[in-house]
Amino acid sequence: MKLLEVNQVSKRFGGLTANQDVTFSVDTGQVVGLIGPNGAGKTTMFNCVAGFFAPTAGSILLGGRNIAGFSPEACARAGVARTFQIARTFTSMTACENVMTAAMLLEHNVARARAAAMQWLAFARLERFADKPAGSMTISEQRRLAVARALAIQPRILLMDEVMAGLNPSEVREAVDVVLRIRDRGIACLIVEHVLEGIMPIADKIVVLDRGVKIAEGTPQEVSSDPVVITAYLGE
Ligand SMILES: Nc1ncnc2c1ncn2[C@@H]1O[C@H](COP(=O)(O)OP(=O)(O)OP(=O)(O)O)[C@@H](O)[C@H]1O
Repeated sequence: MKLLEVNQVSKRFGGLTANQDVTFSVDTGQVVGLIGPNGAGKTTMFNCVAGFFAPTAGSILLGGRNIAGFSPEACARAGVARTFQIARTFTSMTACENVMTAAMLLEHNVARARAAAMQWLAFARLERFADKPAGSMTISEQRRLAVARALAIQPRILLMDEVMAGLNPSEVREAVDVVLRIRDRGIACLIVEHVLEGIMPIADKIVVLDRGVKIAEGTPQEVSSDPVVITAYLGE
């Protein structure tokens, strides 16, 4: 069943077209990778889906309801959660408090919000940091903390922006493991990723953007052997 439908979405900044007539969909519980060279328009598309930008044209349906132009808060309440390229954790707050900031969107009782936050910390294998400041955690751990915080709003889809960038191979494996367990819970994942060896083995589908336009869509095998995609990556 289609959960997210991006239809003919364009986003212009003055004379610059960051996204042009982009169409793709994400099914319930699917892992979809959004890839493309630098400046392809991946983050702009994320920002449109998560309510940080209103698209210049097109519609974005979540469960059949058009959320294009919604505020980030309204998108979050509709079921869209996101993480950022740089994990924006609150470094002086504890890991548990970080997740509670999101849990309290749904649960106003502090004790119950704390209990929910602890469950998401455990899910991200970060319980040991519950009472430690987020600033004391490694980059990899802070990225997982940002994922735990995003999950605490109980989204239908999680948008992850480069969760694997700069990680060592064992940290990439941990990040992949978290994505697979999110999918096992029936939550869809739309992932912008430069680390192709991280995303290719786990994605059900890959959407490729180049210079704002969708140039390919298909299984990881299909897109990685597509001459148009190879040319875009090699810059020929
Ligand atoms: N707020 C903005 N105002 C003006 N131009 C912008 C804005 N955000 C992005 N752009 C431009 O839109 C284009 C697409 O940028 P975007 O960040 O979406 O690409 P990307 O595929 O995420 O790139 P990268 O892989 O380098 O993060 C770029 O030319 C960028 O300079």
